[in-house]
Amino acid sequence: MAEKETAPYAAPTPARYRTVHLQKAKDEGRRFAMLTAYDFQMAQVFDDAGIETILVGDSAANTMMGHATTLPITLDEMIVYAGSVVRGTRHAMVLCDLPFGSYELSPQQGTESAIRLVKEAGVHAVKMEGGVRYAEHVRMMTDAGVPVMAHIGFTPQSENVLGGYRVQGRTEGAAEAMVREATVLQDAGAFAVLMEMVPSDIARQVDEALRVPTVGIGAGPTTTGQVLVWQDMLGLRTGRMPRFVKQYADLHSVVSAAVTDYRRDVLEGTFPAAEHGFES
Ligand SMILES: Nc1nc(=O)c2c([nH]1)NC[C@@H]1CN(c3ccc(C(=O)N[C@@H](CCC(=O)O)C(=O)O)cc3)CN21
Ligand SMILES: CC(C)C(=O)C(=O)O
Ligand SMILES: [Mg+2]
Repeated sequence: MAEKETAPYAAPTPARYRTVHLQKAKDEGRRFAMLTAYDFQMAQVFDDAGIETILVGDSAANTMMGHATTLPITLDEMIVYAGSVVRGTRHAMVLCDLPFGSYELSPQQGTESAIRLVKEAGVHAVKMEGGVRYAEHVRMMTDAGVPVMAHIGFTPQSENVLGGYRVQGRTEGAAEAMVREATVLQDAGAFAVLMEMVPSDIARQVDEALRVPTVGIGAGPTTTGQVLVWQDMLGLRTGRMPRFVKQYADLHSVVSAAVTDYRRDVLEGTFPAAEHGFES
């Protein structure tokens, strides 16, 4: 990466965001932004823009590989994406999803997978879907030296059990149950709790009850952090957007127009021009 003339962040911001800095944001009433990335170059762009945390999401199964769900992606595949992202960052904290099948059987299985992500890809933390049943996993990973972000609410790896892509926590007593669940995960050592598709008032109650920061996607405005899948927010997603997405750019149109121009130039013979060739 090219070195910059000026530091991208004013002192005393850290060289590399860590869990303590996200905790400090919560303690001081500040927010932070998280975006997915799956490759070296987008990670560079997001890191240079000051994004505090980059998530190598198992949404790579959808966005990078064209699968209908996140279920097929493997730990080996996640390690390839995660290593590329780590190499593209200097400041962001990089966390990586534990993919379906890499942790459910036992805390040992999960901790082995988490350690592979740290050792082989260099990630700084992992994210794991699931509630109270996974508290012991969180404890063992954290004790082993891998910070864990818990992921509750809608957990896409369980979509076959949850009955589709649905807002969670709409049943009687759901708020209290979600506060309890988040608290158990926090007390097991989770450095943050992500909530996906949770009613905003419930997410606010969880955030207020927790000491650690929360991250939201479709969980309203009061979580400490927010996360989006980059292809959604930059307009590369095909098909219907979830309600929680705000589209900040239309890259599909930008890229499509450029490659259409390129093809026309090639077919018409106006590219390459003299300046794109070499003298003998
Ligand atoms: N590109 C992409 N973006 C994501 O946000 C994302 C992924 N992939 N893959 C993994 C999970 C799956 N996610 C999703 C995907 C779709 C909906 C969705 O269709 N939501 C609808 C229905 C909500 C409801 O009716 O309750 C919505 O309108 O929000 C939600 C979460 C979030 N994650
Ligand atoms: C949508 C976010 C939270 C995620 O888990 C992913 O990108 O896989
Ligand atoms: Mg995920």
